[in-house]
Amino acid sequence: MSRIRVTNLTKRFGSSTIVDDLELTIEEGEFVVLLGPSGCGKTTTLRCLAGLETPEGGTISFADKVVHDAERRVSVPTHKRNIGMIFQSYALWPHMTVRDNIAYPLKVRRQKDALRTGAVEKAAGMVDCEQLLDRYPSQLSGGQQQRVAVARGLVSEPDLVLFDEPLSNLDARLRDQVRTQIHQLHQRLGFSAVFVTHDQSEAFALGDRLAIMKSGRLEQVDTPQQVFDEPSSDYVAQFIGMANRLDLTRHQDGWKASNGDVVHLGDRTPERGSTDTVVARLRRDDLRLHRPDDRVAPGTTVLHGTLVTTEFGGRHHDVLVDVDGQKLTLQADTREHGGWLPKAEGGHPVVVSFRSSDVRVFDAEGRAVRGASVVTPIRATGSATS
Ligand SMILES: Nc1ncnc2c1ncn2[C@@H]1O[C@H](COP(=O)(O)OP(=O)(O)OP(=O)(O)O)[C@@H](O)[C@H]1O
Repeated sequence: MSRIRVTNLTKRFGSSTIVDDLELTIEEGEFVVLLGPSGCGKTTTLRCLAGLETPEGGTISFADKVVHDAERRVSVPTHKRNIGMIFQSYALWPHMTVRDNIAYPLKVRRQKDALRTGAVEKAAGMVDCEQLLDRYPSQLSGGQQQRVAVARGLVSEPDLVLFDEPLSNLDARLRDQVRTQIHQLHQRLGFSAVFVTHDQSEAFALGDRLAIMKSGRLEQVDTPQQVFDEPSSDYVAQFIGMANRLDLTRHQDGWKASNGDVVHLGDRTPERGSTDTVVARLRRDDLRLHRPDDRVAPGTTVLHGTLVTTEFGGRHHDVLVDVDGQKLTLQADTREHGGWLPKAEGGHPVVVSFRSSDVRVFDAEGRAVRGASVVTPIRATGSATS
């Protein structure tokens, strides 16, 4: 295992720059999740690390060994990089048994000792597949195939394990199972990893650090808790589930939504003279629903709107509220609202409240605002604790 360092990585396809001057360090044993929407360049970045793409610019080094340097025309081929790869499509060899699939990386690297001393059986055991060793991939379920692929990715104790959306083809239950298994294996074995996904819950669950990608660049690199608490931009906030957006304007008597309701921004209130319009973001579970005559705790913001739709979800109702054209989504507790909410029709007047401590505020350029400061801690290198 070793520290992986990526500097100024640039990859173009034709005239399009897909990975744009990217900087990232993966500490020894660190699990970094590359998170971003479809097409932002996650897989291309992973393929550059693997040596499956040739970047036009930048360097990649594994510990002291430079495996790619565009300027010096150094490019170590994939099979000499000591990486493990686990793909969305499993990519098992269909004509080989599970045993031969798992053994494949050891054979390619001529690791005869590992083959002799039971590394294949040990890797299969780590993912509960010992009893499947003589089967072919077509005789396995999707979850079993992916577990075999994980065993194959780890068997040679690689410097870096690359995961390209490995859970996407699995149904919800299996996805959770395999995710937990990957998490436990990482805790036990301590391999360095880059895991590509567009699923924020996977990213939060697995990552030591998250690297959030936008158009080939890293927008924020931080621990899951820090990304959750302090998204550095409106783009990140939206991507990690702050689905509710309110456009606010500065007035003499405070920041107001377009319907004239005053919104309390607490210690995120922008300084005088800094900006006159901001975007406030909130999660669904930051918002509470009330009827117009309900009492609301002092100090909370109240927004007057109308009901658009409600959908029964068991313990809660999914509710969509219109506040002067801006749609807010929230979950209303069935035990609190089950009496009146299912009978209320679209257009019914309602009130939504939230605490100022839950609001995140972004300026016109989308940068996080926290009182006097604009927060732009894009920490692309170094460990979470450094
Ligand atoms: N070999 C290629 N030739 C030309 N364009 C490519 C090639 N590979 C990828 N691209 C383009 O690069 C962009 C980024 O693709 P990439 O697969 O890296 O995105 P991604 O973030 O992993 O997306 P997804 O989550 O959908 O897999 C896309 O617009 C894609 O069409």
